[in-house]
Amino acid sequence: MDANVVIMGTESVGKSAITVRLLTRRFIGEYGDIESIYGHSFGREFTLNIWDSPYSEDLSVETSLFEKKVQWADGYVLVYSICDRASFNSVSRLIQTIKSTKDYLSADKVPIVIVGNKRDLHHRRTVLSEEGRLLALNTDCLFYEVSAAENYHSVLMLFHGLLDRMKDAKLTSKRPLGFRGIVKTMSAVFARRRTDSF
Ligand SMILES: Nc1nc2c(ncn2[C@@H]2O[C@H](COP(=O)(O)OP(=O)(O)OP(=O)(O)O)[C@@H](O)[C@H]2O)c(=O)[nH]1
Repeated sequence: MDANVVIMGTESVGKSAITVRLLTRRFIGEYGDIESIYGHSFGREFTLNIWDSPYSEDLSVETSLFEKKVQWADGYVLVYSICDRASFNSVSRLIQTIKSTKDYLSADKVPIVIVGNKRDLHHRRTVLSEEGRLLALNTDCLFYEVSAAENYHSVLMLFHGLLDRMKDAKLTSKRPLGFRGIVKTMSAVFARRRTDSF
C-alpha cells in the first residue's frame, strides 16, 4: 500500500531538513530550493510518497497548485519553527484551509501532524510547547516537537504517527491524482527537474 504526504510550512522552518533526516538519517545543514517527491518505505507493506517544496508566496494562498497539492495528499506534515511565531500562525491557517479543501471527508478525520521544529534552539524559543499541543487538541491533529538538526528518532516518530492516522482514515484509494499525474503537473508548473536521489 502507498500513500501521499505533503510537507508544508513557511520559509526556513526546516521542511527539507525533516524530509532529508527521514530519508538519510542525516542533517546536512543547507538544502537549497528543491522541489521533489521522494519515496520512502516503512516496513514491507507501506510506502510514503513525500512531496517537499520550498516555500513560495504563490503557495501561501489557495492557488490551483496549492489545491492540487492538498487534493493529492492523504496526509499532511505542517511545520513551524519554535523560534518563529509567524510560522506557527501560518500552520494554524493552513489547517483550516486543508480541512475546508478536503471537503469529502469529515474534517476531524484528515490526517494532519503539526510539527514544531528547531527544538534545539530553546534559548530562542517564542512558541511554547503548550501552544502547539493546544492547537493540535482543538483541531484534532497530532503534535510533535522535533529537532531535525539533532535527532532522527523524533522525526521518525512523527511519520509513524501520521502513518497510523492515515491507516485509520483509509484514504489511500480516494486520491484524485495518481503519482505520475502529479509529477507531470509539477514539471509543467516549475519547468525544472531535479535528478538527485537518495
Ligand atoms: N538549529 C536548527 N536549525 C535547523 C533545524 N532544521 C533546519 N534548520 C536550519 O534552518 C534552515 C532552513 O532549513 P530548510 O530545511 O531549508 O527549511 P525549509 O522549510 O525547507 O525552507 P524553504 O525551502 O525556504 O521553504 C537551514 O539553515 C537549516 O540548517 C533544526 O532542527 N535546528
